[in-house]
Formats: sequence, C-alpha cells, structure tokens
Amino acid sequence: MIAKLIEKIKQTNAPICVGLDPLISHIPDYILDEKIKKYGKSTKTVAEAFYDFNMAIIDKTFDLIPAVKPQIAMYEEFGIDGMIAYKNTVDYAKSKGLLVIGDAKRGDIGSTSLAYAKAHIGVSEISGEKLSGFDTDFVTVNPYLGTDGIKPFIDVCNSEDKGIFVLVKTSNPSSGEFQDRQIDGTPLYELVAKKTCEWGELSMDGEYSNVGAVVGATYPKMSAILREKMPHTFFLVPGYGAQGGTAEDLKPCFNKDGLGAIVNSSRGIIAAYKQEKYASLDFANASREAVKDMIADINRVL
Ligand SMILES: O=C(O)c1cc(=O)[nH]c(=O)n1[C@@H]1O[C@H](COP(=O)(O)O)[C@@H](O)[C@H]1O
Repeated sequence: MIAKLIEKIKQTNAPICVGLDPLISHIPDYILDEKIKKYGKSTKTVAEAFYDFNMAIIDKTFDLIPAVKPQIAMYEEFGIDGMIAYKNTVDYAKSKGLLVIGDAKRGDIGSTSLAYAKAHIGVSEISGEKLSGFDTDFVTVNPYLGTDGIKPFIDVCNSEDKGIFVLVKTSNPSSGEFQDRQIDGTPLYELVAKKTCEWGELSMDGEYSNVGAVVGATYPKMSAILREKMPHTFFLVPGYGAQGGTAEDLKPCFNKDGLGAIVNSSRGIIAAYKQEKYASLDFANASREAVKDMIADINRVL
C-alpha cells in the first residue's frame, strides 16, 4: 500500500494529506441550522453536518492531493452517529480516488490488536462471507505494548495490502516526557524507531515498508536523526500549520529525492476560511486555496 501512496504523491506532486478533523465550531451556521431543522439538537445533526462539511472539502481538494486523514476522535465524540459519519467520510474519500489514513492510534495485547487491525484495515468473516469494518488504507498505531501489539497489524498489512504508521516521535509539547527519556544512553524514540524498522522488514512494498512512522514536524533535529536511521520507513508528519511547524521544520523528514514523507494539516486546511487570508472565500474554496498554498510552501523547500 505504501507504493500506492508514493505513486499518488508523485502524480499530484503534493506530499500532503488533509486532516478531516471537524469540530462543531468549524461548521458554517447554514449547514448546522439546516440539520437542526431536520434532526433537532442531536448527535445525528452533528454527524450529518460533519459529513456534508467533509464532502464539500473533499470535492474541492481531491484533484490536488493524494490522501486524507480523518481523526476518529472527532467523530467518536458523537457516539454511533459520529462513527457513521466517519465511515461515510472514509467511503466518500475513497470514491473520489483518495487514499485514507485512519487516525485511530490503536494498539493493545495481541488478540485485541488483531480485532483493531481487522476493524480498521482488514476484514472479518462470517460463514465464509467477508465483512469489512472501516476499511481505511492505513491506520495509525501506538507501539507502547511492544511487538505482540504490533504484529497483528503487520499480518493484516500483508494479507490485505494495507499500511500502518507507528507513533515514533509525536508533535505535542509533552512528547518528550517519555519519548526523549534515555534508556542505556539512547532516547526512547530512537529505540522505537529501531523496532519500527525491524517490524518494517516484515512488510516491504518496493523501496519503502508498509510500516511507516509518525514523526512530528515540531522537532526538526530529531526528525533529521530519524530520517537517517530509518531509510526505508515512510513518515507521516503532523504538526504543520496550527501546531507551529513550518516548511523548513519538516524538510529533514524528506529524503534527498523529495520523497519519504507525507505532511498532514487539519485545522489549517478545513478551518482556513476563518483565517483573514481566505476570509473572502466560502469554506470549501478556502480549503482549496489553503491546500494549494501548503503544497507550494512545502515544494519550495524540497
Ligand atoms: O498521528 C497523528 O496524526 C498525530 C500525531 C502527532 O504526533 N501529532 C498530531 O497532531 N497528530 C494528529 O494530527 C492532527 C493534527 O491536527 P492539526 O494540528 O489541526 O493540523 C490531529 O488529528 C492529531 O491527532
């Protein structure tokens, strides 16, 4: 699956994905009001509004980008109705030819990880009939439980041609609390990186592995170290835009050939219409212009 993502990045010349992380405060009033009229002040209203909002953004951006990354938490907040909106968003993005990175940060003991893997990137079976859950192309995975928590995801990557991104160095302010702690002279994030490379060897897809790494844009010195130590690992890079990461900051995440990473921006794209620069545009066209600006900004440094 990573080879497909790389192919789409080359086709679009855009190593970026749009984070579909809607909040009620992002949704224009006219969409919310229409849904409230139909469904009252309910979780269904929010879910339907999120789906309409996402579809409009996908319609205006799918020709420019290789992938989207819906963050499941934003949907889970609204229970079953939210989860339906998540699944509908995944399916709509795929119908437009986009690859979908489900951001669910799963990981547990082996048997439970297998269920998570099947839910997000795999299939299940009942009496010989295949059943799919969310069916995204990639899912983000938390490595804290170690190899038996990761292995089921890798097995599903191999059987279904899918991919995962393992949290290695996250973008948030507290990421160093554990990740930067030295263990026998090596920071924990480097130990996780080494393990991620070993796991990656179990699912190679061309030059890169289906086992990728999440590396935040906000720690460029560490990104440079990781890029060198992980030559066959593709990076998912969050933290650009709203969290302060700049194009210069994420440059070390890329290889010399300009490949090796896909950069996510969520609020910076889907809520672009709230920024002065895009204020004259409707929300979906503002997202389109913000995507074009992000692509140009990143390609400028590559
Ligand atoms: O796995 C992720 O995508 C992730 C890892 C990380 O280290 N930092 C991080 O921000 N993310 C996700 O990336 C998105 C960032 O959103 P914005 O800050 O609005 O661009 C959110 O969905 C986060 O959950």
